[in-house]
Amino acid sequence: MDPAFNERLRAEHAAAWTRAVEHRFVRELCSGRIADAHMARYLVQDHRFIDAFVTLLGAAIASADSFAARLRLGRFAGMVCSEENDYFLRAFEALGVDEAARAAPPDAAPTAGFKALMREAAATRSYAAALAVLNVAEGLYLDWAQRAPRPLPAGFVHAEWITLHDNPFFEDFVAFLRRELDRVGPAEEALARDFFARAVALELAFFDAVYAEAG
Ligand SMILES: Cc1ncc(CN)c(N)n1
Repeated sequence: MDPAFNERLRAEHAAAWTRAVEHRFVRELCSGRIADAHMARYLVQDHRFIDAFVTLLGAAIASADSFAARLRLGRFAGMVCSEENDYFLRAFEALGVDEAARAAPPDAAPTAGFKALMREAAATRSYAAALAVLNVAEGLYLDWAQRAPRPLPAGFVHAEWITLHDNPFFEDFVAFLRRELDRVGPAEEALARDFFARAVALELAFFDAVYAEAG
């Protein structure tokens, strides 16, 4: 157990982490001024991220070393597969993104990279590797969502994406992920550090890709 392990990893990547949580995408989302085309592009890619993310949660459930952790991860996976997935479907409808428009765009490079990283972390069968990626994916989202100015934007597409990442259940889950990484990460330090580093770079690239020229 090293109570500073996850904080140290975050500090090592503070520059990229901060650029991500202060990204143009986050600012425009939180003000409600993001163009529908940008929001739709993000959500189409992110729905594919969620598919691989559920795989990673499954791997974390399978590799966790306690029943208590498995229950916690399982409850969270339940939320992602129900409320969060429902949000995507409602948002696609509100933005006029039909099945064909969801299927047409290829994976952006950061989407493909993230899917590969999550598959790789799952294939290690290491709880520490899964936790390293989960700590970035959920910790970074909690961080930007908690900074969102109030009142939240009026439209549910914007407001709900923020509240899905800033609510007591989610905050509690991120605290659990941090404790778990502090507990099991130090024994597999190099592995955890590598997955953590690559995940932070991909989070930043994922937001950048919203504004990249199509082509
Ligand atoms: C790319 C990415 N990273 C993290 C999250 C938060 N689950 C997300 N929805 N998308």
